[in-house]
Amino acid sequence: MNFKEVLLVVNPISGDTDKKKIISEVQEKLKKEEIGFHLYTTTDENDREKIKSLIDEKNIDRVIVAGGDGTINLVAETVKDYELILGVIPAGSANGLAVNLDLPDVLEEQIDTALGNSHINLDILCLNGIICLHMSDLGINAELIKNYETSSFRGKFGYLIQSIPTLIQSEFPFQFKIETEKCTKDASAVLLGFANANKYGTGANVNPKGSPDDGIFEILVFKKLSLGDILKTLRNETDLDPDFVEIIPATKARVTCLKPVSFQVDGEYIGKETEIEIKILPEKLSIAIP
Ligand SMILES: Nc1ncnc2c1ncn2[C@@H]1O[C@H](COP(=O)(O)OP(=O)(O)OP(=O)(O)O)[C@@H](O)[C@H]1O
Repeated sequence: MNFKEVLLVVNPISGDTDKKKIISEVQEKLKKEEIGFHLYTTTDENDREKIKSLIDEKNIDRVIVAGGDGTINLVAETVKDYELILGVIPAGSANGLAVNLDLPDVLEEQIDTALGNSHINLDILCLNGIICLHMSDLGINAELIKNYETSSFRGKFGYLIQSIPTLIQSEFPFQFKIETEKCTKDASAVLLGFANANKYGTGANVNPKGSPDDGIFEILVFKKLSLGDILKTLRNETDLDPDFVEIIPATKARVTCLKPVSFQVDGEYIGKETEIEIKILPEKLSIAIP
């Protein structure tokens, strides 16, 4: 292993995974290799600043994050400014980034991958100054995430419980104006996605031709809720009906909404927005992959 000091960042509340097991297995592995081990447990208060201080003070040269997409995003925001590889141990409810990077399911293999040298230089999306590693959107999915975050049920079951009230309360379709470097258009959509990757954490392949390291992102205009088409995305079908989803590639864009619309980034609810400025930071983050 070509690093000396490892920082493991753990979110104690994400998903329903046993974090003690993750911590002890990483620690044991590093002890055998005589590599320094440092642990940071997120508190939801100034985590970003505390992680940065630890990286500087302890000369950290590999960071591993065990948490869901929100925690990975938080750590990535700091790590992107350093020349180091970020290892990911998926420990959230949906694990969208891990699904897109094909990270292993078994903890031992996840740890080996996180400590390995094989990596991808991931593009980062920047939306109103907030970074996004895989998926962000305006509309009904962000409303679902908002309802999930305020409920007491965690994990996939928590999302399932919130899906019916979200559908009933939502005022879709929403009206958007989309401006990219190549086109300007008005759109009516249930969901307007900004994709740096192919899939949502559910495995739904909504952006089959996208790639996380090609310097381009895709705007996904979901025009209707169609069970048949949603099933196609879950079956990984690559030809999606343009009447279901229109895909617009871009390197920068501005989206304006007629009324404030719920907005989420990497599974974290941000708030209601009327304007989103999007740009891509090409190959900005090194993430360990199998
Ligand atoms: N110690 C803590 N106590 C309470 N909340 C915390 C703590 N540490 C982090 N958080 C919160 O955890 C959330 C991030 O959770 P994360 O996205 O990693 O997991 P998840 O929601 O279970 O998974 P996923 O995003 O994959 O569905 C953030 O909203 C953050 O504020």
